[in-house]
Amino acid sequence: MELKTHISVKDLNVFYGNEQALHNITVDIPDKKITAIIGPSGCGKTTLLKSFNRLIDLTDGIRVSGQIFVDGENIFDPKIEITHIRKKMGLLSQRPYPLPMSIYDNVAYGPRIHGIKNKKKLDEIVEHYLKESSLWDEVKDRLSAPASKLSIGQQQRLCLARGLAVEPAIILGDEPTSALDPKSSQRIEQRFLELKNDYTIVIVTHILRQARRLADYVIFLYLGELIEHGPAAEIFENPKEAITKEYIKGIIS
Ligand SMILES: Nc1ncnc2c1ncn2[C@@H]1O[C@H](COP(=O)(O)OP(=O)(O)OP(=O)(O)O)[C@@H](O)[C@H]1O
Repeated sequence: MELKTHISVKDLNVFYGNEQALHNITVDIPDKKITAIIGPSGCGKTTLLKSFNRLIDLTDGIRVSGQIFVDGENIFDPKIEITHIRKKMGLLSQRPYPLPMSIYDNVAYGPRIHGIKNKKKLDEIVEHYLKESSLWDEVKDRLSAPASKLSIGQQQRLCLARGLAVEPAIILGDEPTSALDPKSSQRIEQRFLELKNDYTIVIVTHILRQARRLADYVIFLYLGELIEHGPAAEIFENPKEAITKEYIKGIIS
């Protein structure tokens, strides 16, 4: 598989106080593919994901060394503005967090911040991204209703629409289907498979079947170390390391 790199991680170490959560991680994340970060609970998956948009900066006592290049720019370079990095990435959390406003305003929020005020233009944007997130048909007749009235699965698709409306190049998903029922999970997975033509997608998942269904590329972490990474078929069908084999067979979890 010919892969172009979008995010390049070099010698990344992350400490929470005296505890080291990530040890010397070096890995390239391919452009316009789905990469799944897998591994047992507490192995550092979320820490790695939240390093990409520097969301880990918000944690007290955090210490980071190493480099992460996004589009060739080191995101830890003090000259780089954090908003410049975050604008490139939409984040879907485990639970959807719609803003306490209408369905319409949730999607229009980002574009308005970026200066779009024209009502017709905003209407088009809202419709476009609600369609992109497979939510339009369910909400088109109640766009002014509060987002909190939607089901959890619909709220997660609304959060996807809100994230896409600021036109990121990268979608980060931290176990994005873990709070959803099977049908809603399937819808999000289906959208990811369609969106990967236009976006680089990185998801953290502890569901191996989900990683098998979605991932083109897999990163396997264990106790904060990068054990193995590569095309999904190689990692799942022919892992090199014994510990990867055991994890994939479900011997360790
Ligand atoms: N805010 C924090 N303060 C202190 N330690 C933390 C913090 N967040 C995570 N850790 C620790 O860092 C390590 C990695 O945590 P992380 O959440 O990245 O793992 P994970 O693989 O995503 O886990 P899970 O699958 O359970 O969500 C764990 O030992 C965890 O206890």
